[in-house]
Amino acid sequence: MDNHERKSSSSTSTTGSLADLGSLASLLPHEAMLMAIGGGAAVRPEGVPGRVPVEREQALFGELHLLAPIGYFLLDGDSTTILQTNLVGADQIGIDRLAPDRHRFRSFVAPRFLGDFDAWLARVRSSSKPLRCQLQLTARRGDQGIPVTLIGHAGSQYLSLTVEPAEGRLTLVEQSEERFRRIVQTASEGIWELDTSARTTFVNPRMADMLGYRIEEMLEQPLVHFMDTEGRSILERNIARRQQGMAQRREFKFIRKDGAELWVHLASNPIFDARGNYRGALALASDITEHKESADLAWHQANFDSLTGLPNRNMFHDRLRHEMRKARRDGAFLALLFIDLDQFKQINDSFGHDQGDALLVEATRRIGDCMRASDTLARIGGDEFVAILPGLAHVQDAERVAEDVIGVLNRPFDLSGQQGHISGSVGIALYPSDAADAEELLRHADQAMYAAKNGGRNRYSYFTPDMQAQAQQRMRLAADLRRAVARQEFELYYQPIINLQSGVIERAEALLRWHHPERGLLNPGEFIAGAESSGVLQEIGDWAFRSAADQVQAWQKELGRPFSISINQSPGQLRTDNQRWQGHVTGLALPPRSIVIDVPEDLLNEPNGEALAQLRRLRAMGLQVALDDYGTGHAALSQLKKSEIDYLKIDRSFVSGLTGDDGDLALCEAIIVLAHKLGLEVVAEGVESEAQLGLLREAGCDYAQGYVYARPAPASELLALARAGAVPALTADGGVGRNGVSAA
Ligand SMILES: Nc1nc2c(ncn2[C@@H]2O[C@H](COP(=O)(O)OP(=O)(O)OP(=O)(O)O)[C@@H](O)[C@H]2O)c(=O)[nH]1
Repeated sequence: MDNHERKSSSSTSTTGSLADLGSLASLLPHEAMLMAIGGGAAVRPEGVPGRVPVEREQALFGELHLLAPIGYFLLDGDSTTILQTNLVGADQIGIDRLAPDRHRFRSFVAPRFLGDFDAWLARVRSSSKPLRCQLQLTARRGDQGIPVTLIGHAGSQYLSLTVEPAEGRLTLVEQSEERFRRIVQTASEGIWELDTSARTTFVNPRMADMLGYRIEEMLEQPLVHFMDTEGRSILERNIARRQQGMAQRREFKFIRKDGAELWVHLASNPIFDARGNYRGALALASDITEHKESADLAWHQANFDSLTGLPNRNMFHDRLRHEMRKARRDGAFLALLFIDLDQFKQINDSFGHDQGDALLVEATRRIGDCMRASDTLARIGGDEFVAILPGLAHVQDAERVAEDVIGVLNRPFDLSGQQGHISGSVGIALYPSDAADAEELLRHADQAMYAAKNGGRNRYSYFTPDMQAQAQQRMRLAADLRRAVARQEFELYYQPIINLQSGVIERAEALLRWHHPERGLLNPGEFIAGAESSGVLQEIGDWAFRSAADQVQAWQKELGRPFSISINQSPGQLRTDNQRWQGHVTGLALPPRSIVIDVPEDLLNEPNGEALAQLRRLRAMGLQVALDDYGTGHAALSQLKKSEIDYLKIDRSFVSGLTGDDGDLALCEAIIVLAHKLGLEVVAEGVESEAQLGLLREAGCDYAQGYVYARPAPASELLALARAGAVPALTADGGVGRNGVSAA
């Protein structure tokens, strides 16, 4: 056994070059060859530290015996009945390998050598070592004997025998090689051999044919040459695994020479040399393109709606569960929109089913346009669609999508030259607040959609009453704001800003007020967020800017001296394109520095700097910039230096603590010194007492505004104050009336 194993295993360790099937193929009988390349046998030489388990190793040796180019026999120790033999052995004596036990080995010994054989056998039986003997075997009675060398080794019951032709060994190898060449050339499977860099060293005609190349065109080409990008990345991982000695079986997509896809099932095996070094891989490829295409088609049919191409209910459920898992993991929330077309039946009835279909397709396109790439839109019934909106920052984002969907469905549909009109009802349910699982979430979104239908259709509805109430409030506010713009219900109030050295009003801050028909006069805090979420803010912002600019020009004329105005801008307002203001300022022939844009401190920290870029553009137009509520945000000092700022406005919270808190005084002094060093002027906000004024003046503050001088008031009142010249401070409690400014 030892001899066999050593011979077999070393002779079957392939060298990696199969360009002419010279090494592996020439050594392996066809049956075993197919087992090796198709069956995942990594042919690893003896002595290589094993990843191959013991049972597998035994199986491998079994295969090696089977493949060995010498005869191998296992005999009954007494009778010499043949219990097992390999392919070459069966060939040598002309028996059926699978039914060897009908024969005794002794009957194949040429008669004139029987004496030698028996004597040698007796010695083998009593020896612990393998023993040799030269004699001749005859396959059939009357055949000429073939000279062979027998090597026999006795075990406890059995006797193992190798039969090596004394001459003609080469012929056997050649026969074996020829047999393989035939198999490989005519195989209906593709055979592909690669070297260590995954370059093609051999392909059989079938493999070349599958890919539409000639064999010569494929040789030397790397495997990736026949793949697309996706395949390449899978392959790179695979090659790494193969180098670790792992057999691989998987489906691969190749690209044929004519550009068509070729799907193959590839069973690939690493090849190692006698020292255990990786030398490449041998792969067996079966064309599964047809099967794949029909499987893909079946999968597509099972998961997608054939009319619209959208995911169907099946796929929708998968995606919803996936997105819900993700939301749970990320601690995020998602919204599910249930969209049902209103009175769609009438379209079918009036225009016919085909036109109904056309409308569904167009509705799909329009609804899809309202979604982000990360959203999923699915059709789960006749005129029922659902949209999964993951990763939302605000509930209002879902609401906005619902509004957009309703909006696009309201537009007329062209149905072969005629106009069709429909609308949509949308139900919104949120995860995790409205449901624990996917089924419940869908049910709740469906119920919300019915609430929208019952509410009169062409609208959206939330699942929970609270959310619904809040949404209705937001909707009311948005509608009110739109109406307010049209009806000019906004007014700018002005609070004077006084030069602390001269006591003269040099500037004023414009503050937006809304004369709400029912709720009275509203401050910005009560409606700006609503204006931003309902998209009215830009319109209001534009109006405020123009009004303030008009106003300051009028005052400059009236007063006959420079006067400037501060206008508050939120980052949201600044992000919109404000280049159009330039035309207005130029049209007024107003010195641009008469307008100061007040921006919150945190704007300087915006990561993408979009609003900051807009701010720079405004400054380039000649407008000035003030950093509002300074000290409450997180602007780094370095940002202050870099940013193009003209004024710092000290937040009222520091000013109010000035008289009682040494820390606040120190802070105000520090801000003033810092600002002056950076070439900025300082405005103190919310000054309410003469004591605060005194300290600010002493600290070198440039400007002040606050109740100590005047509350925000309509434009006419500010003009009266400005005309009066130096403004005296009011009483310490900030009482009003001395200078005629009424509380606003
Ligand atoms: N053209 C067309 N019609 C379909 C398809 N699938 C379902 N329908 C029709 O769509 C209509 C759906 O009607 P419903 O949702 O019950 O009612 P509706 O007319 O939309 O009225 P409301 O939903 O109550 O506003 C039915 O008339 C179905 O026959 C389809 O694939 N193509």
